[in-house]
Amino acid sequence: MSALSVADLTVRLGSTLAVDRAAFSAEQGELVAIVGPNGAGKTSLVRAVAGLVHHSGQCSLDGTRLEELTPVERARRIAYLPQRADFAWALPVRDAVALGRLPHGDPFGRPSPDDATAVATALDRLALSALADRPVTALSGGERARVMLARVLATQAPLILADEPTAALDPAHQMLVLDLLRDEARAGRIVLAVLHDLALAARYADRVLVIDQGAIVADGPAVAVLTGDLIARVFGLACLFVEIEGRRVPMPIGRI
Ligand SMILES: Nc1ncnc2c1ncn2[C@@H]1O[C@H](COP(=O)(O)OP(=O)(O)OP(=O)(O)O)[C@@H](O)[C@H]1O
Repeated sequence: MSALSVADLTVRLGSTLAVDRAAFSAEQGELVAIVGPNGAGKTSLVRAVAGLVHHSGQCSLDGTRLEELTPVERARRIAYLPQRADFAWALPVRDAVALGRLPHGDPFGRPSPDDATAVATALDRLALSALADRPVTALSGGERARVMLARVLATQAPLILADEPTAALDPAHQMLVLDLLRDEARAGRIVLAVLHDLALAARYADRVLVIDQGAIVADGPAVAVLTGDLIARVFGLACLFVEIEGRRVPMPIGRI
């Protein structure tokens, strides 16, 4: 069973303590939402696990220290979706998604049948097949965000780190993407997703981590974590709760 274990993770950015001794674990099959106010340290935490920012502490996947892997080994194990969906080159959508396959083969070689299948499947799952030949620079912001996520899915890595995967998307595509991420978890991956929408976190996540001022202040099932008290204390929001598909879902109704 694959498992991510994070211990004593600390990130300093200049004079800011962005993440303060974070510790948590996640298991194969879990979709874990990371929530917290702006500046709380969510991106820093995810980037540290991805090995993209200097940190102290340990991150291990299946007992292997991620810090000790080569960049290619790490890229095979971790698929990272950054917060911003920017492409510098006018690559066709299909080729942009195929970048997710780079860790699996010779970057200058021909794509293998597995590569072609992974790319076609990812395009289809993100409803991008009709746009496959379009340059990524000629897409809307939400379409580009879906291309970035298709690239992540094409990687077929056991750990997916998605920083605000729904930020640029309309409500239907937000649900499509969370359905996909939950399916990825159910297929045996570990998925960590930074989300701002507490209702989506409550509906989709198996577990919710709450970060406030660099520290993990709550970790558990959404129903136990996303209480009216916690949301008031951490986010300064009053909520109504509605039940959807058996889950207690917070609906923010105003600032406190
Ligand atoms: N390059 C940097 N240099 C110094 N401080 C930084 C840098 N990047 C981020 N910070 C600070 O680190 C803290 C954590 O930032 P981070 O981006 O991890 O927060 P976040 O929870 O992802 O926020 P948001 O919801 O706004 O994306 C913030 O106080 C931020 O101002």
